[in-house]
Amino acid sequence: MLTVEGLSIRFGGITALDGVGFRVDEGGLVGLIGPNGAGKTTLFNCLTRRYTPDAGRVTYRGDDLLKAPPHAIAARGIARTFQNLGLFRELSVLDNVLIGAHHHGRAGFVTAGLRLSRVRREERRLRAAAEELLARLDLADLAGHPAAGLPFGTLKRVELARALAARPRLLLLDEPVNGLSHAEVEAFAATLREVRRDFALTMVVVEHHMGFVMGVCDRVVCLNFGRKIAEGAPEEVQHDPAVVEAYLGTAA
Ligand SMILES: Nc1ncnc2c1ncn2[C@@H]1O[C@H](COP(=O)(O)OP(=O)(O)OP(=O)(O)O)[C@@H](O)[C@H]1O
Repeated sequence: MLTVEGLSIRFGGITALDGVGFRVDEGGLVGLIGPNGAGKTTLFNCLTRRYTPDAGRVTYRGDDLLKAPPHAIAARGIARTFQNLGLFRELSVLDNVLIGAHHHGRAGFVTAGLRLSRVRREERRLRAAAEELLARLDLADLAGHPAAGLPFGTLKRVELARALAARPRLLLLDEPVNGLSHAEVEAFAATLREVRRDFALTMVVVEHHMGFVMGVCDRVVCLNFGRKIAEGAPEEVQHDPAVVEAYLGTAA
């Protein structure tokens, strides 16, 4: 279970998060919604230790995450995707996915430097796992293609594959369907349901696309100006007057 309690962070005069708390049960899928600037990405950045909050507590499976150094987050079974894609454009699709898997490599620098047979075996194991993941996400034909030049919808799937290569238990997705066509959103939702089931994932998904949020999430948390303004079942939150007002206020 992921538990977030009283999370607060300020940047100069801006309060990006103000006492935010919620829980994600093991195997649960929580949608994090809210207008632009509500604090959603900042929350992810606190969970993955990119930012250190001014106050609050984050525990995952009983572990105090705020005490973990940023580089130890992946080893705790947590992976994320990025709104603007965390891919290396010049590298192939397969190499991007292998980078996502690298923390699983057990060989240290010295043995890696000596190219011992164990290292080569491990490389083969990681490569086979990455290729299997690409096949699952319909990306096998593109394994050798550089990320640069691929359509945006495909890159979003590569980004998902890169995060899954770390074999996370907790997956944080930042706007995974932003910029996708209607058909691509449907396909991504179907893929996400499958990988959620097959990899027994717990997930938090930041997304503005309401149809997607309603279709894949069990629960929804809505932030506005760094505060939690609603939490509950998707339809409940969608029709919550405070949520409607927060979104209308943005559109006006
Ligand atoms: N490193 C930073 N330095 C200064 N201000 C920041 C920093 N990171 C976030 N902020 C501010 O914190 C607030 C919350 O931003 P955040 O990106 O978390 O919102 P968001 O809900 O993810 O928005 P969007 O939907 O547009 O991605 C914004 O006012 C933003 O400008």
